[in-house]
Amino acid sequence: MFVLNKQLYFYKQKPSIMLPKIDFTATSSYKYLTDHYIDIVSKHLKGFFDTDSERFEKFSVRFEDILVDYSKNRIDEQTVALLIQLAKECSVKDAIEAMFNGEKINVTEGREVLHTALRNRSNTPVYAGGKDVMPEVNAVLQQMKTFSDAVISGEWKGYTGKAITDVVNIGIGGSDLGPVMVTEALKAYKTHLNLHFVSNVDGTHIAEALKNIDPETTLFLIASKTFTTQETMANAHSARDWFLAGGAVDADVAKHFVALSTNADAVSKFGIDTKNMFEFWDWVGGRYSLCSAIGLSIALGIGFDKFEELLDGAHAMDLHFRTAEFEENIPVILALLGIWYNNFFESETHCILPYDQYLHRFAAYFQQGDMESNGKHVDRNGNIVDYSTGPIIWGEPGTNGQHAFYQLIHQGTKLIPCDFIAPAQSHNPLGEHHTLLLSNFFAQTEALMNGKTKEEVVAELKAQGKSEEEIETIAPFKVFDGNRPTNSILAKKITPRVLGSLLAMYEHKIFVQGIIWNIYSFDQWGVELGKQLAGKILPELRTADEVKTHDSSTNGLINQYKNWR
Ligand SMILES: O=P(O)(O)OC[C@H]1O[C@@](O)(CO)[C@@H](O)[C@@H]1O
Repeated sequence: MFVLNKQLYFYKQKPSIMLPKIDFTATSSYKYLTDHYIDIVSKHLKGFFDTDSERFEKFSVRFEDILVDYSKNRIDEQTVALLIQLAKECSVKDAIEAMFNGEKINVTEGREVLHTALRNRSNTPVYAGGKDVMPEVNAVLQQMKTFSDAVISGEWKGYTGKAITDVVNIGIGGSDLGPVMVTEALKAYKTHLNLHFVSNVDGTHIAEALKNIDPETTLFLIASKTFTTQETMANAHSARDWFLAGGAVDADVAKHFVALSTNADAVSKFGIDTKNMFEFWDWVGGRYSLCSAIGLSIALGIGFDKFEELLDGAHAMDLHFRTAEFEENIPVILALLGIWYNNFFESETHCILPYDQYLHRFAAYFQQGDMESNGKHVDRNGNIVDYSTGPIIWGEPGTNGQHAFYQLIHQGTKLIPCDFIAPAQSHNPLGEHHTLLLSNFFAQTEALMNGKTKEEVVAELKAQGKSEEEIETIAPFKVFDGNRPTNSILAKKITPRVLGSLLAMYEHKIFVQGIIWNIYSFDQWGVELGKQLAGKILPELRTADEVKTHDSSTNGLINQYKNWR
């Protein structure tokens, strides 16, 4: 270890063949950060600003039409330097290259992780298994363009010769959340097509979707990477039954059902002609798949040109992530700040608060993206970790959250790092609504930082004419300790390009955190047990017999259900 220009430097550790397997808690940086935390935790955010008029400039980064202000974090320049050294000691740079270069870093599934290839607008070769994947990526994009153009223009006809008016995407998890989030976020760019999304196996979901649409003018997208997911297959069969019950015959299915999947055999077995299949590949994780064929509903919903702008924005962020020095690297900085709170301040959650009603599904999307990636407790050596990993992701649009849970964020006992996101320009510049919205956006992070001292509270109450006794009684409840960290992400406008960059920004933040936590971020074994047990219980529910095969609770619940149904 040596110091150069006040920067701590470490000799680069040789990475493993695929990914470094470094225990970040054993690094020098971690030890320095542990000591540094003692210093920082006793300081108030207000003090950082009072003593440094350049703080905003020092701790903000601009990327195209996006400004990321991370100055309202409980950090100083040494914090950032040590966090960046931590990233370097954990060979984050090697890990980034391993991902972009198609190494099989999804080790437990033996797969590459190449969602970046889906939006590789530079079209430079990307190798998976020794083969350049770009030709097939581009072929599917062309197929998506041709098809979406035909459906939007009315050239594609249903079985009675009518143009398509409604599109129903049937999928769940990564085959639903991304398309929903994007088509909602970019509703200002919508085509004439009415989009519907069905995901839950609860019959209500598909029943409600089918209520107001016409089988003659409806197109179903069966979106499933595996094409085996129980919910999606049940909904797909119900959709096909509904379609055929409306007077269509099997031969008409081809005009109204297409598949978005990696599994051609299962698609064919379902009865969809594989020429109506939009392929993607095993090296695309479900929760990272909206830039793949899974994004067909997006292309139909906003037009293929706008879908391409989304890809362009994601690619621009990919290039930034791959090339920017960590000091200026937005995903790396956001990842390191998250680790600072998660592993040193012991925060448990992370809040995403978009001040944009169109982004109302943005937090939900990253609940899967983050929690299914980093909700792991076994490290890449197969050992149970002794430190905290992925945070609980939650959030709702502002200003609604202010009237629901901000009480806890402001005055609760938990430290909740928050990302505030807002566009400078609204797609609906109605009166002064956007000005009102943005006044709240700016005020909330300022309030969370500054709080309100007892002196300020007392002065206010006195000015209201409260008695000494009243002031003594109520003042403690009106004090805000502040010092609650936030990031402010201000975009010029939520365009397809900006949204593409934002989604890639969070994807790469999640990646960096997984590398530092030394976990595998691209498998999801934790979703298997529930599915297995549901598979065992399902046949038990199909009989009237009393069930005795489980614990008393599960038996009791099942038998009461049988009694009541
Ligand atoms: O796209 P598919 O194969 O139907 O999987 C749907 C979702 O199910 C999972 O829970 C995996 O089983 C998510 O990872 C995935 O996005």
